Amino acid sequence: MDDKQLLRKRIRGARAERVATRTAAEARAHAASFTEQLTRLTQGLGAQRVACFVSHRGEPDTADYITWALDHGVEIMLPRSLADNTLEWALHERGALAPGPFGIPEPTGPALPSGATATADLLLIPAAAVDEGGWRLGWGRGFYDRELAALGDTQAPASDAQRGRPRPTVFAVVWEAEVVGAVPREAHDAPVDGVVTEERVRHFG
Ligand SMILES: Nc1nc2c(c(=O)[nH]1)N(C=O)[C@@H](CNc1ccc(C(=O)N[C@@H](CCC(=O)O)C(=O)O)cc1)CN2
Ligand SMILES: Nc1ncnc2c1ncn2[C@@H]1O[C@H](COP(=O)(O)OP(=O)(O)OP(=O)(O)O)[C@@H](O)[C@H]1O
Repeated sequence: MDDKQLLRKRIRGARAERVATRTAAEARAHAASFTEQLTRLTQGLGAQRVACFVSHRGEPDTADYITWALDHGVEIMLPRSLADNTLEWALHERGALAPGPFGIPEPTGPALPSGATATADLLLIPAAAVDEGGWRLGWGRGFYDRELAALGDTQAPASDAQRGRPRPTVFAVVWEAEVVGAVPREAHDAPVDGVVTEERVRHFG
């Protein structure tokens, strides 16, 4: 196993342990903490359109945040995993979710045109770990590294959809224990602008 696989394994184990040992009240408190931090970030940025994810298996719980967003007129885009390890996106409508290829709930609505995340104000993305420099370790298929590479940078719009818009702000959502000193890094890894945990929102320089 390489360094990335070892760190993923450790984090997968810690998440499973948390799910197995916490009480229902603790799970509700964890969910409420993530909702509070995610809501604070969204309001702070004034984000009107957010690309998010539907949590599964020990991930930070985004369900109440997604409900809050719809209740407050914030559009939510959700991903569907494609066989070539890229994501397509659909606007979320309340209740319109069905399990995808990995058992993760996915939106059932029509796919948005490619490059859709460039039209979001904020991307909230899953991760296994994030380090103090903003480098992110994902779950090993490169879905989000490809997504962030397609977003490009502020200098050159990566797509027609992005032209004339600022690059969306990108935050990873992880447990506080998953913010580490340094994650193993490769050339294709894309950094994030910040990280949201159950305790706080950090913006990286
Ligand atoms: N809630 C949620 N939705 C998400 C993601 C996520 O991390 N969380 N994704 C984030 O990418 C995408 C799905 N990505 C996945 C990435 C890896 C594996 C997986 O089975 N990984 C293996 C190890 C790697 C491999 O098999 O090549 C494993 O964990 O055992 C599954 C889904 C899109 N939607
Ligand atoms: N921009 C990219 N274009 C093409 N292939 C890529 C790109 N980014 C990553 N990959 C490939 O995806 C695979 C997984 O990469 P890596 O282990 O860094 O994923 P990860 O960061 O854990 O996952 P994710 O990006 O989904 O969070 C590798 O084979 C890598 O070469």
